[in-house]
Amino acid sequence: MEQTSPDTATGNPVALSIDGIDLHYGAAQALRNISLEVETARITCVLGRNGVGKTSMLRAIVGQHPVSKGKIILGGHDVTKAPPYARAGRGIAYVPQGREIFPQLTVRENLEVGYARLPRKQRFVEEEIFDLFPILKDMLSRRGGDLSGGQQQQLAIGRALVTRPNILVLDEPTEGIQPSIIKDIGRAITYLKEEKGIAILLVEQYLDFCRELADVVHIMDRGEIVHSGPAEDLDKEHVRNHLTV
Ligand SMILES: Nc1ncnc2c1ncn2[C@@H]1O[C@H](COP(=O)(O)OP(=O)(O)OP(=O)(O)O)[C@@H](O)[C@H]1O
Repeated sequence: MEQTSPDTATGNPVALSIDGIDLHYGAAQALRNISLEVETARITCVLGRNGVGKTSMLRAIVGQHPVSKGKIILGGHDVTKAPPYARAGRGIAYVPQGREIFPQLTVRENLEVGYARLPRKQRFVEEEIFDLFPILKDMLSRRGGDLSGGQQQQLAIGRALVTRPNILVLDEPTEGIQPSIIKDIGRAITYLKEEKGIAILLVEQYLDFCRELADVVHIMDRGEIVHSGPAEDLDKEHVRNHLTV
């Protein structure tokens, strides 16, 4: 069903909105009435401790787990019941936690996995991806499993970008990664927002990374959003208290 995507206070169109979603694993409820909007050319960050439901929310957004209530709207289309490939077809790309690189495939082959939904003419890796992550070009013939964690993270982001997304969803891209590569990833995310106008949804536990990059932050606790506001809110003690155990 076609829906209008209202412009927001910033004037940027809404690329993705989730409205009142619940998600269950059997009888256990993992998400409770989650609503948020992700705008074009903005970075929206969801922060929260281990196990509060961040990955479950992303799995609901990309179609890997059904919701029990609420709506998911992508680019004005209701995709709540659509399968993952149909959502990818509407321009969403997912960089999962743990990266999910194919260890036996080469870097080139891992990137080519992103070709699946592209028309034949677009089946090439844009040079811009190698400009963002030059290491990928140097290692094209190496096996994915031989890369370091940080290199694999760059490969996972590169593979998502091969699909030419307009919404990029990243699940804890800094997890277990050395500081110099975290900086490269932060620069790449900012470039994608500023130069490509991509809507970014970033899930993190790493507060400083989020504060540096985000325009908007949401904090999750026990399956619910307990705070939403501008990134500057993270300087306020009562907001940060949501993140301490
Ligand atoms: N496949 C599953 N089956 C049953 N329960 C699950 C499943 N996946 C997650 N859960 C539970 O749902 C809750 C939310 O987990 P989720 O992975 O979404 O949290 P998270 O905030 O992403 O945590 P982390 O930072 O550790 O990835 C947790 O209590 C978790 O144990």
